[in-house]
Amino acid sequence: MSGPFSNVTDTIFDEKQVLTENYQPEKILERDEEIEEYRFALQDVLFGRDPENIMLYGKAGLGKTAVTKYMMTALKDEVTTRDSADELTVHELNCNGKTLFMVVRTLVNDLLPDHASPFPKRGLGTGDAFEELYKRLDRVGGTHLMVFDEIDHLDDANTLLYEIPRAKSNGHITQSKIGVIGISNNYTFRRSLSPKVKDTLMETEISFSPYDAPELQTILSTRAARAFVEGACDESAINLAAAIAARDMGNARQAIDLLRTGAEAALKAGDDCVQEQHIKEARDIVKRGQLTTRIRDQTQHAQYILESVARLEAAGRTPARTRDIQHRYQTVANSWGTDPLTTLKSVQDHLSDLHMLGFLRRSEQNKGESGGRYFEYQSELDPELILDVRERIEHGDTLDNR
Ligand SMILES: Nc1ncnc2c1ncn2[C@@H]1O[C@H](COP(=O)(O)OP(=O)(O)OP(=O)(O)O)[C@@H](O)[C@H]1O
Repeated sequence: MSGPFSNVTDTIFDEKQVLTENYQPEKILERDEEIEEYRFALQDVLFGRDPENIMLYGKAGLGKTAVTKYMMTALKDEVTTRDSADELTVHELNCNGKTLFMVVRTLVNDLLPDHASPFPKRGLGTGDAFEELYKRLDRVGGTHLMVFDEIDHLDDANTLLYEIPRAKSNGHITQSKIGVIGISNNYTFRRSLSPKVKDTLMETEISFSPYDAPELQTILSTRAARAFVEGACDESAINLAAAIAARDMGNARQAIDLLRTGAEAALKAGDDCVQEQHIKEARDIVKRGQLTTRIRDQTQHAQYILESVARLEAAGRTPARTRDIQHRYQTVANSWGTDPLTTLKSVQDHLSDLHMLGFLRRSEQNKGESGGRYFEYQSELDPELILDVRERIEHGDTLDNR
């Protein structure tokens, strides 16, 4: 009997998972200098000395997490072969959305023996959690590296970065050694630390710079060799994905996303080779996904006003004055079953915000001596794209392809 899946074939993907976010590459490419700095900063661990603290800086998708995972695995392997090294425990935590208490509590729970009851969520304070952490560290002993990803998102990074690196000199631990590895997208993070922390946190800083197109090509080709069936991906497709991502932010995640989305587009179209046209399609899909997110982040009425400008633009009636936009907005709001805001001022405020956010272009007009000054607006983005995205948002269609 034939069912909906009986004719499914995949002539494109082989190991598709190598193009997904949670795949950890065994080999890190094009990051030799950063790896060298990292190795140097970590090597004390091999000799049973106190580890250095390390801060990694760099924008999204530049390999900070991938390189850190790679280095931690390599260090753990090496430690087992060296008599001079203490036993090594690596704690990895993402600080996004966490409080200091949650972070310290997680570390404590990490160090508890199997079946022990976890540190209570309520009733005790951060000071108690730190006390328990020090007790646990000394009981387990050895060297502990604590990796704090997105450390700039932590509500109280100052206390964490004061307490942990000083645990030994303040006499809180005697049987164990700790090193902190902080990862941040935000170069100004260090400046936000208190002088007390800056003075005492002796650390190595490693900064990750954007990948250029040839570097991204190398990363993509290596992934493609495993991800695709032989002959199912054109080199020109890889080069285009690398070029687009390099021109944007030099982000490897974006380059990999483009290649995967392009390959999915090829598969959907029934083509058996990923080519430039599929990457272009992927770029539009990704762009549309990002725009959907940006538009969805606006308030309901701001979205109606944006849609109104797009409708006027599609009808060739822009640049438009505030009053004309307000008229159109009243129709648009009603069409979505909502009462429009009534004052001209509220429409003006939304237009001004949308201009500041880069959705609208604004030009100032002077109408002779009597008419005074006024603004005209038009869309910064393709109006058809905005209308399409708006339609999808209203109909609950998700196209989040970030
Ligand atoms: N040099 C590289 N070699 C192989 N793969 C890489 C390299 N750099 C990045 N990648 C891949 O690109 C993606 C993004 O990298 P990663 O998560 O390490 O970036 P990040 O700098 O930590 O970014 P974020 O701050 O957004 O977390 C991952 O899938 C990773 O495996």
